Amino acid sequence: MIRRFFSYYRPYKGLFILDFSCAVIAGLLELGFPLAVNQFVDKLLPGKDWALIIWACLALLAVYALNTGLQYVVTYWGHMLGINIETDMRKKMFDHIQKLSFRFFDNTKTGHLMTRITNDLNEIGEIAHHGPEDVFIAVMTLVGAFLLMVSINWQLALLTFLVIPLMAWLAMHFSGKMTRTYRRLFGDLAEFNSRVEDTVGGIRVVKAFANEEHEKGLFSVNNFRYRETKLMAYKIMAKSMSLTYMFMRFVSLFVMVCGTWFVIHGELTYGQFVAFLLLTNVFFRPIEKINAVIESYPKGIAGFKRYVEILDTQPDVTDAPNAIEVDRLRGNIRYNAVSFGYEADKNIISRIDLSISAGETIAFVGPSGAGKTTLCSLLPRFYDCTQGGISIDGTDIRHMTLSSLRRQIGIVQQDVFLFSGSIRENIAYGKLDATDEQIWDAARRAQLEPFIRSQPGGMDTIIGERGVKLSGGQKQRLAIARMFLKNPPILILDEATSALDTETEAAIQQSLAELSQGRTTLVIAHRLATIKNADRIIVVTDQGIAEQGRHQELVSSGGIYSRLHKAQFGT
Ligand SMILES: Nc1ncnc2c1ncn2[C@@H]1O[C@H](COP(=O)(O)OP(=O)(O)OP(=O)(O)O)[C@@H](O)[C@H]1O
Repeated sequence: MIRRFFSYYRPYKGLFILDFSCAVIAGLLELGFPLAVNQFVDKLLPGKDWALIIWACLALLAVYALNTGLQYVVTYWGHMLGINIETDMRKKMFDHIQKLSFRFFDNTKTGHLMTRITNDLNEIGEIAHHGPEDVFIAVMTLVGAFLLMVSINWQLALLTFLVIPLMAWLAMHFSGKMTRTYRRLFGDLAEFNSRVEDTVGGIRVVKAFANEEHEKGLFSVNNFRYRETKLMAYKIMAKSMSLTYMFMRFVSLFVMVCGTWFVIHGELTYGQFVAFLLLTNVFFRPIEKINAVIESYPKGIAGFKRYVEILDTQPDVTDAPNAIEVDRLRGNIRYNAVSFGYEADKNIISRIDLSISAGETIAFVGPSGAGKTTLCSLLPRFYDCTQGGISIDGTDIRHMTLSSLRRQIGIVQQDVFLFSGSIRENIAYGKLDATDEQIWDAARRAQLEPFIRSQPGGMDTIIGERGVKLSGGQKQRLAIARMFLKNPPILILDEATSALDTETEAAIQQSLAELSQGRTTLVIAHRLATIKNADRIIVVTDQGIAEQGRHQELVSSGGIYSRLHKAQFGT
């Protein structure tokens, strides 16, 4: 874990060396100050040589000025080092999340991921900056102060050193407890964020069911649990800090009493006594620093462990080592004895064989939950089949790179997802480098132009989170426009026109028919009226493919399709 943590310093070696050296020099200067006081009291004061005293003061002033500069570097550049590392970690995590497969997202709450990428890494920057530096300087200052104390009076020095084993015991005792508590705290915070995300995301459902009180109750439970864990962390911190304070003050008092005894018996000069007391403070300061590191360390390490958990999660759908980048495919699709299940021991699809010719329009119909959507989501490799394989134009899709495969396939989903932004940005998502003209053309073909022109902001109208300011039909048309722009050889239309009124639907059907020209199109539909003209209709049940043929053939065959047809049209 520690080696992994330090690997993030690699790109910032220069910054680290600068910050570290400045911090070490500043630490050494701090150490020298009590010695200067010792000389001042024992040598300069009795000599009463004002010129020398002024020179000494000027020298001290120069040292202070140097120290001020060093402090600036340590505070600014040192924190820059920490922030750079924190930023790199966030980037690495975000990049990794982009690589993870659908299965991961199926089982992970958005709020949990948000917490990991935001809150959990908050302390890392501080640890990255202060951790190694503070510990090194603290140890250096401790050893330096101890040696100087020994040079003044070894008996007193040994008494002061008594505090070290006590502190080490305290640190060990509390740091494990703190790490565990912070891990729990981050878990609670993730739950808490998920709750907020769920309630705010589903606020329309909450209000429609008038379930605000129920949501408040659930929120309070999470809120209270978070409070309890946080209080537990503070309790541990309070115990650790007060015990440290007590031990340090106790030893300090002891040193003062013993030091007075040594002065009275002539074994210590006044100057040495003052220097010793100052050194005691120098000696205690690093202990306080180490204590501070010990306090923030569990937070950082708990966050880092949760971060590493995500980085260690491997995507289950990846590019094969020798995967090829495919250019525009023609779209001959073949499902070859394909089986798949979301859970290991439960197949949703079993040994499906299916050939689709380039340019053909295939419609999947069948009872809800039979696996129509699942069958289609195996094509862009959202999931990999557990047995069998799928090929396009004779090449197994697992031998193509994921990005080049997915560029070939356009999907308009049942539940359209739009990004909060403008209409333009959402359409252009289909082709990030699209020109204005291409975007307008796509909008026109998706029958979206009149709506866009009627908006005061035109193409730049902001559509709200997930397109909340648009009607269901407008959202659907926007998603279709995106597809016109992407212009893939293979299309998957999952109830693409379900949210449109009859008139617009007819218009869009026309546009889709135009878009389908020369492309392989897989339509998942429940309303049979929309697929009458499909080249082939495939009836999927949980037993597999039950029937296939053209609309008229299936209606007259008296099978499942004809029953569905009767149920929908009554004839
Ligand atoms: N991500 C998932 N994780 C686990 N099970 C899933 C997942 N998605 C779907 N399922 C299950 O797989 C089965 C098939 O679902 P699928 O969405 O493919 O059916 P469908 O035929 O398209 O249904 P509908 O017509 O209602 O959309 C269902 O029993 C469903 O509960």
